[in-house]
Amino acid sequence: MANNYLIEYKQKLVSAAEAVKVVRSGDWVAYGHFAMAPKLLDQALAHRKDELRDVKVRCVSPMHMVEVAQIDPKYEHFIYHSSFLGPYDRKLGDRCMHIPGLYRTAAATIREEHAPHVNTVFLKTTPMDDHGFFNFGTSCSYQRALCDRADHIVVEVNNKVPVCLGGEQENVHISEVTHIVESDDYPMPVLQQDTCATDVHKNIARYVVEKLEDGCTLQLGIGGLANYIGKMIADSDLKNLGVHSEMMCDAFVDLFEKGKITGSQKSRHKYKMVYTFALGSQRLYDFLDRNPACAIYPADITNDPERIGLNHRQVAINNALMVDIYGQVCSESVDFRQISGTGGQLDFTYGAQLSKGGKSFICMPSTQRMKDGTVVSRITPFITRGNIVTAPRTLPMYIVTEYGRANIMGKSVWKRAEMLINIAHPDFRSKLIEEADKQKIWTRTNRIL
Ligand SMILES: CC(=O)SCCNC(=O)CCNC(=O)[C@H](O)C(C)(C)COP(=O)(O)OP(=O)(O)OC[C@H]1O[C@@H](n2cnc3c(N)ncnc32)[C@H](O)[C@@H]1OP(=O)(O)O
Ligand SMILES: CCCC(=O)O
Repeated sequence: MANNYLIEYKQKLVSAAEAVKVVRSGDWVAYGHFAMAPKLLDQALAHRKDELRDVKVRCVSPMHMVEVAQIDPKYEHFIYHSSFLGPYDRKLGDRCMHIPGLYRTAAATIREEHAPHVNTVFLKTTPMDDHGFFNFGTSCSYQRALCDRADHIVVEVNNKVPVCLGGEQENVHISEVTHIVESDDYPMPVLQQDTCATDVHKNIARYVVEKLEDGCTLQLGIGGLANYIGKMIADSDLKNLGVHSEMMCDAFVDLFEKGKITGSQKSRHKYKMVYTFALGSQRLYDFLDRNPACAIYPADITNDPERIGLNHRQVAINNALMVDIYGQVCSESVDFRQISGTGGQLDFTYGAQLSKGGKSFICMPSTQRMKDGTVVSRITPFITRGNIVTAPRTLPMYIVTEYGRANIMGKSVWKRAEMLINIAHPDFRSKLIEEADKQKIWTRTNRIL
């Protein structure tokens, strides 16, 4: 390591308590995303509660409970925001404010300051390399855009963070950093996922896998179901697959280890498994560490529909919470309750539409058991109160439940209603027909179910 970097390192090395002193009342602070949200800096900032007022913090699905969000229920000192809620954000209830947006455009909103100016970035990173770089680890995301605009960059280094080799913008250099904090190398957070081995999930996976072709390029969305479908693809006869995804999940490790991924048929980023963030098990993090088969890119590159569409046979597999009989897809909220965010669902669904031979799949079980035990249909007659449309009806191709697969693209409103009611749970079909009839989209040409 060059001696001058070591000298600079020692000069910038401080305790977490010292580092967070850069934050002033009224500031915006951005935390690293997903598994790269820093713990020590968050705790140290929370300790400054009584000195600070109106500090706004933004993050993306951290994999632990954020301290500043818990410590101040009246939002006098800190207001916490997440632009994609994960399991820990959801537990915060109304202590977590949502910032709606497309993942693809988040970097631009920051660079062009449509989003409020971020004063300080707190990032969890790898330790510094010989050339003075701190790697963003498993979240390239829009960390570089945040670093480019922020007044201060503080890194919390951790030896357990895998070095994720990238195509561009995956590092920050010591010359740009205000402070360095060394952590006690706490482990990478593991995503607890439903293993999804029910008949419902098996049937959904079967309806997807039977439409895939050799040489296709895969995107797998967030959620246990998409990961399970990926594992089913790994057990199939498909070959020569490629990866152009937003999320890198465990299923891709299975696919790679079973020899399914070559990337040789990709038109863009040939031979590389392209992604912008990874979340999963320690096995996934070990797989990614310095792996030249993988390339992490910022989200505005991975999620650009035009770029996605350059790959022939791009396949986008995502999950939904609810789909109405027109094909409007709600994947991020239920009754005014924000569950997650738009993320990349819209852009990958569109990107697959632009791709020659591309296919998109929106997958969900046909019903949901609510916390009070009632069972509701996820195929609904209309978008219910408070729900947010993640993908408009003009974009999806296949909607898949355990009862089948409906290709709604290019179909009329009555044909869509017929196809979607056909894959709803049988217990709800007659009610859906009644509702479709009231909306005048159930015609005498509709098939009797
Ligand atoms: C980060 C990215 O953008 S990756 C690229 C693709 N992006 C997307 O698809 C974004 C939108 N999609 C998503 O967020 C996810 O795929 C989801 C939410 C649709 C499914 O993800 P999963 O992890 O499988 O969701 P899961 O079934 O565990 O449910 C998540 C929560 O929603 C609740 N929920 C799910 N369905 C319903 C429903 N119909 N009614 C009420 N609550 C519901 C669950 O109870 C759970 O809440 P909890 O954490 O408080 O227990
Ligand atoms: C994962 C989505 C994050 C964002 O849009 O900011």
